[in-house]
Amino acid sequence: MFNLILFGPPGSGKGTQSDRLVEKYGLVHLSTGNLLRSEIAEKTPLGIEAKNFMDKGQLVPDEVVIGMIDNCLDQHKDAKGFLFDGFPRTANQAKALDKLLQLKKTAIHSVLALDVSEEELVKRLLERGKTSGRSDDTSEEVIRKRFAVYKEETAPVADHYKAQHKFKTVPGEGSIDDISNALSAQIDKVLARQREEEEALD
Ligand SMILES: Nc1ncnc2c1ncn2[C@@H]1O[C@H](COP(=O)(O)OP(=O)(O)O)[C@@H](O)[C@H]1O
Ligand SMILES: [Mg+2]
Repeated sequence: MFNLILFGPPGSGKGTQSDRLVEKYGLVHLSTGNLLRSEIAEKTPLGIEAKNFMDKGQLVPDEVVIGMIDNCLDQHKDAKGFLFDGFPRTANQAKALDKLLQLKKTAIHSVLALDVSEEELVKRLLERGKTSGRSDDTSEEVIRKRFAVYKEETAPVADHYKAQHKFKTVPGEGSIDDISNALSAQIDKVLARQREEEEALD
């Protein structure tokens, strides 16, 4: 199995790059943002609760997103691997994910972080807000709030994986192709190491 976290602030290109990487590596794309937005669109009880947080730029409570991830892992028992996009967003979620994966006899193999300046992020999000229909992308105030939450609650997730020597930063500005290539190069390295380790066990 190969489990990857694509990490980075709102607007850093996680969704854009995930679409390419899941295709190339045959991974299941697990985007908590997309899952929550479809719950909201279907007006489920979970969606109605989540919307209150998301519209204000706040995080949805840990237990809600962890429950969603647990369900998804169960629904894809024979997956080659998962690409986590927008999750984990708190250190608590990172610990919960480690436990869930451990129960399934697997782990996170790589965390790749997209590095983009805040100026560029705001520009991209306001641009995305024109067409995405995402209520959290249209107000600069809500966007700033999301950055504050990112720095406060999500940035510590990086330390969690740095301590496990799984964390790598990749430049997130420039052409989408160049960024995909940089991400793929990192993934290929980790996969090659994984293969070597497996061969050593044979
Ligand atoms: N390399 C890039 N250069 C310019 N714009 C980009 C790039 N990657 C993504 N975008 C745009 O930035 C916005 C945010 O990208 P997205 O993939 O939705 O980010 P995230 O999922 O991290 O919030 C989108 O409108 C997307 O089209
Ligand atoms: Mg996204």
